[in-house]
Amino acid sequence: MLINAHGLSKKYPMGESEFYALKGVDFAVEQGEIVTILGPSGSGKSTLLNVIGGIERPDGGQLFVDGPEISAYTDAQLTIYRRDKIGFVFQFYNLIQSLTVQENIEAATNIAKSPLPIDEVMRAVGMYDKRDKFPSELSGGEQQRVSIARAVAKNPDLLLCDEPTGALDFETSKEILKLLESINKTYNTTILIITHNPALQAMSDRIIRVRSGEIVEDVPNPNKLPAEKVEW
Ligand SMILES: Nc1ncnc2c1ncn2[C@@H]1O[C@H](COP(=O)(O)OP(=O)(O)OP(=O)(O)O)[C@@H](O)[C@H]1O
Repeated sequence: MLINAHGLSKKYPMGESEFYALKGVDFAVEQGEIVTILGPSGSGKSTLLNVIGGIERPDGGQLFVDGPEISAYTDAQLTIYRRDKIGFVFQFYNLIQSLTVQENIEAATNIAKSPLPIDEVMRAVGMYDKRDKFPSELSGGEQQRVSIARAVAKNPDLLLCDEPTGALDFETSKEILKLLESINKTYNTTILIITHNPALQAMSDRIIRVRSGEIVEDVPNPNKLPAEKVEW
């Protein structure tokens, strides 16, 4: 079991009172799974991803990742955890505009514990020929490829994707989904994808549905399709 969560909660201050963005969720994710987390806006998807990724701290419950209890980590331990174990992919890429493709990826691998060879990863995402370009010279789909390369080159156990196709058209989205699928196969990377797009569940091993800070459904997908066949 890679992720094991028991009664995870997260609250934010709201005026005089508190608002629970996560209300004691339980779930587990196996090594190598692709898991899609679906739910309406404000349901707690990003909060859940941020807690798993060590960006936010839960206020209650326990979170175990690859053995240790992350929810008991100090800030310094969480920083090392994020650096060594987690790759993040965001909707709007978050690349450093003044760095080339290769330099953006190097910025992540320079501080990683056991990075993958940069050339291999740039080839894997189809960006080797454009390694000297700057983000402003790339399409949205290409920028997302670089952001995936940056996350994967660290050789993370867990790739956390927050609406990775949210800013892309259908064809480009499909290319990105195929790329995530091939990363999952090549490196056995566990991938969690949060999305509004129900089409992504077709290529997942497991689907988790979140509503008002609670998990309302957590089911395997016995009819998993290759990303190529995903339609929406
Ligand atoms: N830093 C914060 N301070 C206060 N409230 C917050 C904070 N972050 C999130 N929230 C609230 O927690 C709830 C869950 O937010 P979250 O971003 O996790 O939802 P989401 O499902 O990812 O939404 P979306 O699909 O719109 O991104 C929302 O009501 C949001 O306003």
